[in-house]
Amino acid sequence: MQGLIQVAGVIDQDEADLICAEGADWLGFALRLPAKNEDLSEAAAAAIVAAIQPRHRGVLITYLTEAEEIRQFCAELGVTAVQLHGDVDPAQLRRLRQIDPDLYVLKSLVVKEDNIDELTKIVDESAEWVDMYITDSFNPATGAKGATGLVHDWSVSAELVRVAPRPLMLAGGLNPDNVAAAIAAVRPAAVDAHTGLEGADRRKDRAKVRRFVTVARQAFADLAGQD
Ligand SMILES: O=C(O)c1ccccc1NCC(=O)[C@H](O)[C@H](O)COP(=O)(O)O
Repeated sequence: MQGLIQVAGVIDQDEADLICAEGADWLGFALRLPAKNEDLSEAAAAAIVAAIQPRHRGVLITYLTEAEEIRQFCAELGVTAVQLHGDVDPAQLRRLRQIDPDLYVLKSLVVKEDNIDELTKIVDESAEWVDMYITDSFNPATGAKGATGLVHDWSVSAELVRVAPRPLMLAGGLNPDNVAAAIAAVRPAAVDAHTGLEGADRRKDRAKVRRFVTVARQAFADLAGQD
């Protein structure tokens, strides 16, 4: 899992093809969000997931919190990984592992001002049923917890990398210009980007995705060379 690159917010087949062709590993599909502002239909997402080659993986990004509903929706979409962005009770994570042991579970840790203790507690209470954490940014102006385009205090993510018994994906405002510094500062297992890879038309920009993947791969290789 070390050195994994996810690109989130896939909106159609062309974008999925672009992301795979430019060498990212995982593709994130944001569905069943609180604001119901999905970029694509569930049927369209399922069709794209079905066409993803095994070297890549489709990941459901969602605010669902109930284990049965999460399992059911993952099955409908055909995904083998889910990124849970809502406030999921640890009991639901345990239940999800029981009913779908092969589902790869990422749990978000949303970094706010001074909430490292709260995030550490979430890790302590959930790690048994989580495969990877994803730190992401909070936008206090809108209340958004994802796709904010904002970076957070990377020292918080770096501390979570040190204390969490699971690998960590870093997200929040990453782009081709800052991803190398982010990887060096945080030493995550994985990185994720969404809005920082879009052009003015709010679609993924091929040159940005290419440079993000190239720069991130080099930064991960530099990290490995230090160990
Ligand atoms: O991708 C979304 O639309 C989304 C919506 C609501 C919550 C989370 C969401 N995505 C989670 C991600 O993995 C994003 O890529 C992550 O928040 C980073 O986004 P950005 O800061 O725009 O790079």
